[in-house]
Amino acid sequence: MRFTKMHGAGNDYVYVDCFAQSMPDNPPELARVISDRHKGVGGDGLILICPSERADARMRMFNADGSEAEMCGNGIRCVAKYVYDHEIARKETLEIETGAGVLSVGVIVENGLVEQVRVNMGEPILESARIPTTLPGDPPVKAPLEVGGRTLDVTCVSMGNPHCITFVDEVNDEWVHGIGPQVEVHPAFPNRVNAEFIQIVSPSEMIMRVWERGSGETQACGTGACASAVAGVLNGLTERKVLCHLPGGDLTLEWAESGEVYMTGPAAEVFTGEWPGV
Ligand SMILES: N[C@@H](CCC[C@H](N)C(=O)O)C(=O)O
Repeated sequence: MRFTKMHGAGNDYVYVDCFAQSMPDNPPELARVISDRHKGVGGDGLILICPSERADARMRMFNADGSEAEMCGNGIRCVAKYVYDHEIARKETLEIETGAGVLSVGVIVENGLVEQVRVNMGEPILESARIPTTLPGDPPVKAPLEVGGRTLDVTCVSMGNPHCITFVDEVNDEWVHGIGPQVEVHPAFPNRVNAEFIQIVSPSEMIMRVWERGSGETQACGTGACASAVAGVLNGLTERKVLCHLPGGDLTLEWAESGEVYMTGPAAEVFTGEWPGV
């Protein structure tokens, strides 16, 4: 099986072109073994680029533990780059089918190759109402979440996949590695959740680290950055357009007055290879 290693702001996946070859038999198992950074190719998971009846391509995304997620923001930018650069569809606005619907993706091309990608991520779904809350508001912006003997004030936003956002004074390992794994499996989230920790720098800038459902800490999470930008606005902390600094790079997010969230960021191809296991 041929594969391509790609990343978006350091969030790295193994991509398989299912236009050129058949689908792997068991994607969850393949995701587990191929993502292993010591015994596999290494990555945050596996992404299949498949034909679609409704769009230019369909993305299927599997975390490093084999679980399938509805959406991947950094992944969809890389899928768009692959589809354009490899001439599956040479269009500057691509339609990509995901578990969160068909999304419209604009590519920014330099010297014939996609460098940056702007994605219409659709409208966020505000989920805090699912957690018992004592705070007023409809829907509630913040909800208390008991984790490891302390109460976090969290804002929950879905971008097709679920995110639980906590604003902190300083983003550090204690939050990401100490609290993140406990938030991921908290009983309030029967399908588990991605846990974002956000430090506000200014109304137009924030720092984010994430503990991802099914993959642990990653260098960036596109859907998480979008959800956090929405949470920043809802909590009166940020403007509708914000620059998000992540360990692997920067993403620009804009929650437009129309209600849709736009994400702009890089996409890069790193190397290609042949996986003998399939
Ligand atoms: N890193 C991704 C999100 C990947 C899926 C996530 N771990 C989940 O299970 O929902 C992104 O860039 O959005």
